[in-house]
Parts: sequence; C-alpha cells; structure tokens
Amino acid sequence: MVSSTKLKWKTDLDKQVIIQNFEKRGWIKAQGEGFVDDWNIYWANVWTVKQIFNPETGHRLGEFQLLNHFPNHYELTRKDLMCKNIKRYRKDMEKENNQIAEKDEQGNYVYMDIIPNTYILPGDYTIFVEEFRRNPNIMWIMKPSSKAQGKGIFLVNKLNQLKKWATSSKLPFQTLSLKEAYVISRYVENPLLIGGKKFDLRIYVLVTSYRPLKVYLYSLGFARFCNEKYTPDIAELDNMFIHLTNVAVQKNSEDYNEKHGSKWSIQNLRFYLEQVRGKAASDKCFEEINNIIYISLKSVQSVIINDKHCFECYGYDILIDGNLKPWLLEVNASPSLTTTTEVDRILKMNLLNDVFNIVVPPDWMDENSKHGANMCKEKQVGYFTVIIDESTNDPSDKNKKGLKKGPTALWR
Ligand SMILES: Nc1ncnc2c1ncn2[C@@H]1O[C@H](COP(=O)(O)OP(=O)(O)OP(=O)(O)O)[C@@H](O)[C@H]1O
Repeated sequence: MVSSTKLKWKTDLDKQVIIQNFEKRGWIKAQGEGFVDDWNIYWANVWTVKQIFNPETGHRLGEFQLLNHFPNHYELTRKDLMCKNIKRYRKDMEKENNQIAEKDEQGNYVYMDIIPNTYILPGDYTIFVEEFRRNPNIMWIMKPSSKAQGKGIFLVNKLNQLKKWATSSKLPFQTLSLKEAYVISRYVENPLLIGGKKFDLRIYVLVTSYRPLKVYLYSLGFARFCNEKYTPDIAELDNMFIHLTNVAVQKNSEDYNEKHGSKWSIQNLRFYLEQVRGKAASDKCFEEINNIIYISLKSVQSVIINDKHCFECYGYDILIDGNLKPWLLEVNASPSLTTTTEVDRILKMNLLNDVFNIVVPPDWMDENSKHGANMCKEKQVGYFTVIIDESTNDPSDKNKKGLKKGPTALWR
C-alpha cells in the first residue's frame, strides 16, 4: 500500500500551478528519468502519453498510477477526428431513431447541430467545393487539425484563395498527409458581440471514465475577448485581432490589457446576458452548452480507450452567435495552464486542486479500493459538479439513457 502523503508526482510542464498543487499536498517529486515507473500521478504532455501507450512497448499503467490523458484522447481533441466522430454519431443515432437525432422543419438537427458545418481536407475537398458553389457568399475558416494558439488559421471567401494557399505551401491537397490535414468550417459571421467585440468561452470539463461516462463541469470558465471591434467586412478578412480570440494572438495586439487579459468570468457573462437578453434566453444558451458537452463526449464514447488509470481535463472552446446559439469550435487536450493575470492564476490553481481532489479522493490508497481515476463519490467537488453519470442506477437520473427528455435533462 502507498501512503497518500508519499504519493509521487511527475510533470512534463514547467507550470507553477501544477507544481505548487502537488507540493502543497506533501506529495513527492518522482526522481526517475523515464516515464515507465516511479510515479503515482503524472501531468504529462500528449507526446509522453503517446510514448507510454506505444503499442510496440506493450506498456500498461500500474495499479497505483494516474495519468492526465486517455491513450487516444486525439479522437476528440484533433479537430478533424472530432468532426468525423460527431458526424458518425449523428448517423448512428439517426439509424437508431433516437430522439436525439430529431430534425426541425428545415432539416437541421434540433440537438446535434453543435459544430459549424465542417469538411476535412484534403479528403472532403470535392464535396466542399460543391457546398461552396451552392452558397458562394458565405465565409469559411481554415484550421490545421493539430495546431493550437491560432497558428496556421485563415479566413476564406473565394475558392481561389484555397488554391493559392495550396500552391504557395507547395502542398496540393491530395498530397497532404493526415498529420497536415486541415478542417474548413463555416465561419460564424454573426458572433454575439459585447462592446462591439467578439469573444469565445473556455469551459473546463473533467472526464474520469468513458464507459460508463462520468463527467464534471467546472463553473469557473471565462470568456476571451478580441481587442479590436468586430466587423465581417471582407476588407478585414486578414485582421486576426478581429477574428481570433486566442490569447496567444490577442497578446500581440496594441490594445491588449495586461491587467484583466481581455477576459471575463462566465458568471459575469451570464449576468450580462440575463440583463440584456433575459434569464430564460440566457438559461437556454447554457443548457445548450451542456448539450454540446454531452453530444461531443457521446460521439467518442465508443472509440476512446477507457483505461481506468486515465482522466482528462478538457478545455472546450465555444462561440455564441447573435441568436445565443452556442457552437463548439474545438476541444483542447492540454488547456493552457499559463497564467496571464492574478485572477487567472487563482482560477487555474483552484481548477487543478479540484481535479486532484476528484481523481485522488481520501480513500484512493485504501487496500480494497479500485485505485482508478473514477473513485470519487461526491457530486460536487469545489467548483466541479457532476453533469453526466451513467453509472448511477437512480431511476430519477434522466441522463442515463441519453437525451430522451430533451436537453434540459442534462441540467442538475
Ligand atoms: N467556425 C468559426 N467561426 C468563427 N470563429 C471561429 C471559428 N472557428 C474558430 N474561430 C475563431 O478562431 C479561434 C481559434 O480557433 P480554434 O480554437 O479552433 O483554433 P486553435 O488555434 O486550435 O486554438 P486553441 O489555442 O484554443 O487550441 C477561436 O478562438 C475563434 O475565435
């Protein structure tokens, strides 16, 4: 048996919020060089996770080990794979005649229309061109599948921009490897604006098991604002300070505010929405955000390798449009733990503290326990609340069989 005070930690990230959280628990830094043994809890980067689960080594995590990613987390966190999985899930649900696949009179999904229309390039190039020709006046956004921080992103409103890009990068679509794949998504041209500026939401979601699905939602997310006023004007197509809300992009803007880092708490945003649009509309918007989390996780539930030693704290990027409809932009496997302001530092310290309280509850070390990441029995831990728990046999748990009662069933 390992004593909880002697738990050994390891991390690939030189981030104070991680190290301080480990140290304040009295846990000890693992000394070993490799990733194989000598640690109980590892906050690893995705590269290490790939090495650990490399099929050639056939390595398995030990009984007293916890890791912060599922082996094939990329099924949700790579933009192209997320899109593919969501599209597959929709089809499966339609075939099953599941109520979740209900469509409205225009033929749009009532619950499952969670991502802007997206194509994966190069594979979907021909169908994308057909779609482009059907609706030539809409704007698209090109994003590399596995990059972050706004890198490699650009907006497109003419087909020849795509052709030019392919030629200039000397990468005709057909020759792009899977690693270099792009997604092209319908650009949400009417984002909800506050003070004339575009913003998106960063929401933290902790998954401690995929089968059965157990999901916690963190109530302290935030909104990240652009520094310049938004315009869909095509003359400003290349002005990323208007279109991309990533802090990594906005930090370079002349108007960047060091003090609040161009961020608002979700609570403030919600309060604002209630004032401006009314409580019912604001509640509906947040219910739909829960629905997005539910559908995205159900889409990968059957493909994720559900190693009981793994957990994952995802960073959801969500954009709200002018009709208060939220859209899922992407799910990050390694949401930034860099802290740009004091508020940010406190939030991320609390976030990790709550994550560790969930994955290492007080009886984690007990001889008779199962020692996985999914042992916590509390429905509320710090700022985390369980929003999906398929393990419960409580007949009043409306989540159990999916969205049979509509998206409100996801709220507790
Ligand atoms: N379909 C879209 N419509 C409107 N804006 C979008 C769309 N997709 C992305 N954006 C904008 O571009 C930004 C970057 O997109 P996204 O988060 O998908 O890429 P990323 O480079 O992987 O970012 P991150 O560092 O958050 O992982 C978003 O925060 C948002 O402001």
